[in-house]
Amino acid sequence: MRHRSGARYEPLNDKIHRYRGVILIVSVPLLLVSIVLLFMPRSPIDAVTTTRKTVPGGGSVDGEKKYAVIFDAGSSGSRVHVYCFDKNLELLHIGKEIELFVQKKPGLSAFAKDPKEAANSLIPLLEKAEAVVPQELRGKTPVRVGATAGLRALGTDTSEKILQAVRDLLKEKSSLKSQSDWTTVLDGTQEGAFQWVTINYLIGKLGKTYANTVGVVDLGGGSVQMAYAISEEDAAKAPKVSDGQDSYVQKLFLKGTTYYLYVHSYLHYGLLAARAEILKASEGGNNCILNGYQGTYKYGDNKYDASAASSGTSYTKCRSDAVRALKVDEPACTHMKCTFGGIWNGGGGDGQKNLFVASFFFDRAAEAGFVDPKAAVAKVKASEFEDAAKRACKLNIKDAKATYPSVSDDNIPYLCMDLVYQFTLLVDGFGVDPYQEITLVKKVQYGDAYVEAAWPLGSAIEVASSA
Ligand SMILES: O=c1[nH]cnc2c1ncn2[C@@H]1O[C@H](COP(=O)(O)OP(=O)(O)O)[C@@H](O)[C@H]1O
Ligand SMILES: [Ca+2]
Repeated sequence: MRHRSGARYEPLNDKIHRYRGVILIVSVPLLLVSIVLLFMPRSPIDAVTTTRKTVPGGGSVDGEKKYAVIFDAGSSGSRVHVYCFDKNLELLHIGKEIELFVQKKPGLSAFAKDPKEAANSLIPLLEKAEAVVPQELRGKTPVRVGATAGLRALGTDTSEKILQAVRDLLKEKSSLKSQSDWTTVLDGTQEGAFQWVTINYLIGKLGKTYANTVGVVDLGGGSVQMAYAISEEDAAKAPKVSDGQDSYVQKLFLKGTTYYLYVHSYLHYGLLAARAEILKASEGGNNCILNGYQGTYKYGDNKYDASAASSGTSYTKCRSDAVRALKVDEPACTHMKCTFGGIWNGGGGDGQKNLFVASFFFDRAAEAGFVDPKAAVAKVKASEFEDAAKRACKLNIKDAKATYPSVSDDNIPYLCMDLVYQFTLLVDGFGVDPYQEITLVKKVQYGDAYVEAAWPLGSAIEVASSA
């Protein structure tokens, strides 16, 4: 009894002292659990890009994995991207890489006369994509095909036949989950918006205010897109577009934040399409083609004389042809600020202060030698395109080949033209200050790996977050 009552009335500090071992064993894990709970993301959507839960070798700590297979049927080539997301929409490793990326040339539009052959050109990409998706997940893994400027320029009848052949191929030959409305021609605004999502997701800007996001320019072969977030007030002031045209502003809801995204895609102003526009705009021989070259430029179904003018290559004359091709002074722009061709410029603002410029801008800068071809990103000024153009425009075709060994024979006659166009597009077209720093981007570092800076990731994020 005494013993019991003694035990009952034992002072608290004595009890603590006697059970200190047990208390320590119980409280340490409790403390650790509370710390983990405190720092856990509150909702899946808030967690996008804020936590990294990948483990070496690609496993997900919390199990749930979603794959997405996205084909980019570009005008100059077809590419496949495979991504794997965890339940917070974080990218996970696929083997050593964080993305499977395979490309091949030419693009679907090169097979305009044979839709089946066009579709079959995707088989090697499809096989590689399927191989990295675990067998048990293939039936649940969506495959989307987005065609861009090449099919847009072919017109509805021809492009629809090619798309149908691709849909049939996916249904018959693939174990991935396909749906007919997942194989489409993307409209330019979707393409631009996806590119904006890709870049801002990878650099961790989604969920921040619009003023903290970055603007994107994507210079493809057939079209060029500009996209950046604007304020709600500016969005309300967007000019109305005529019937059948894409509206200037899209409302997006990403990671708990509403964005008003200004997007415009300029068909025929991708780098390869613009060559045709410049050749058409030049009168009496072309001053952009390098001296010593006589040839024909083929784009789509058309051919253009592409011989150096007898007056010779000239940076100054080439530039005025490029300005003319861009239709910078379109008369329709008295009531609003325009880029070129009568298109509203979106009003500028903080969402455009930082520009991430992709695709051919990076490639030509690397070939012209002012950007490291192995780098993922490079900070440059538009004026560097002008300086590089001035150097290239002075060379004849033979000297240019020796000076720029990484430029292919097909592209060398157009090196002066391409660089002049890129400078003109940025400065006269988009109104970029020649001395403002811009970021040329090929890939973006994400954790310990690199991801292609291309629109398919934006499409994958959409499909993975809705499925
Ligand atoms: O995923 C990508 N990774 C790297 N470069 C790409 C990717 N997608 C497009 N590009 C670049 O864009 C250029 C041409 O664009 P594309 O063929 O997509 O034309 P389009 O966008 O006008 O249809 C390619 O030469 C390549 O440099
Ligand atoms: Ca493209």
